[in-house]
Amino acid sequence: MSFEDLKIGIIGAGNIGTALAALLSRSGAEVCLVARGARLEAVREAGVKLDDRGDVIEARIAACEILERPVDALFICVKAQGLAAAVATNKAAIGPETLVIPLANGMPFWFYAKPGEIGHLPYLDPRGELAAILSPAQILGAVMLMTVRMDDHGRAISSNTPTLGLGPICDGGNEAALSRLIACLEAGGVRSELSADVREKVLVKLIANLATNPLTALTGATLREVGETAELREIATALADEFRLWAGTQGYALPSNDWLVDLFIDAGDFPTSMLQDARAGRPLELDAICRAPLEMARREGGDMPLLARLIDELDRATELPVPPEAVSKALARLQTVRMAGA
Ligand SMILES: NC(=O)C1=CN([C@@H]2O[C@H](COP(=O)(O)OP(=O)(O)OC[C@H]3O[C@@H](n4cnc5c(N)ncnc54)[C@H](OP(=O)(O)O)[C@@H]3O)[C@@H](O)[C@H]2O)C=CC1
Ligand SMILES: CC(C)(CO)C(=O)C(=O)O
Repeated sequence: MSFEDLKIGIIGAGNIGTALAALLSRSGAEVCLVARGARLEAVREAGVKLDDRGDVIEARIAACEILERPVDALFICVKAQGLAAAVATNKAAIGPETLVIPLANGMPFWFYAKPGEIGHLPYLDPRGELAAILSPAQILGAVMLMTVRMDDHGRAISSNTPTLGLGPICDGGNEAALSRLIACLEAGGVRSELSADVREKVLVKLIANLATNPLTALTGATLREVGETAELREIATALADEFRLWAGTQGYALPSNDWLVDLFIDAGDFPTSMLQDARAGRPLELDAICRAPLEMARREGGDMPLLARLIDELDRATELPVPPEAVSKALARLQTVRMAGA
């Protein structure tokens, strides 16, 4: 199958956007990567590079600051808090037929979308920009399972098979366009599957993010350390328990803590994306990964006291990750809340 006539926009030339651009360049589709500042110059000069466990892809692709014309598929590879601005700035790329695929971690703004109505969730799309520009029928829910970081030369380094679960968030989408996009992703080497219930996939990813990302940003631990250190593992699995309880009230049975702990250990010494942000002094995805789920649970009469305490620890920290002596004090406070809820 040829994909030469397929126009794909990718917003965000960080870890995931760079990796996806490199992979999709192999499909033959016309790919344009939206980048900014020095990163835009670097992509224009040297293209994109991905090292996928020794399989190196180097590709020259188009890059721009803003997309000016409609594309067939638009992947949004920015942090959750940058989603609305990225869509608003590039709205010329979004026609009625454009498939829009936000790849950000966290509770998606469309979680309760119905045909014709995206709905509102706490902390997500607070100014209604996404709801104003996008129609639910064109949004594809997506979960990217990939651990990618970038070296000092702008080369994305991936340590597992790129796997994407995606599916419509409500009825009424263009099934033929979706099938073709999946074929194009596969041609690029992204293992892609159509999800019958993409919300479930999102929640499975979110339980892993919520249990580890904020804890690692606070303590500086890697995923392996969370899985192997009793004190961190107890807190991570108790955070997962709180979230699993809420997910159960929504009709979703999320995987067990044994499954999660194996996942953390298998990931090795990977710094979660939130730990990478903490180390770099960048804003954290706390609204999408932590505050929105907490507030959703509270609005329904539930609570997540351990998660609330962890958010508080992060809010009060003057530097992240906190220094080692502060880690033990913070963990002791978290253990107290954990034990009170056990
Ligand atoms: N890294 C990973 O392994 C995984 C990440 N994820 C999720 O994927 C999403 C992206 O993560 P990741 O790639 O790691 O994040 P990065 O921070 O590495 O990349 C985000 C990029 O988006 C750019 N950006 C933000 N807003 C705009 C805009 N309006 N126009 C153009 N560029 C923009 C940023 O540019 P600038 O630097 O100029 O701000 C940055 O280069 C996050 O939600 C993350 O949680 C999911 C699975 C795994
Ligand atoms: C690797 C994983 C699943 C850790 O929660 C992730 O998605 C991230 O780092 O943001």
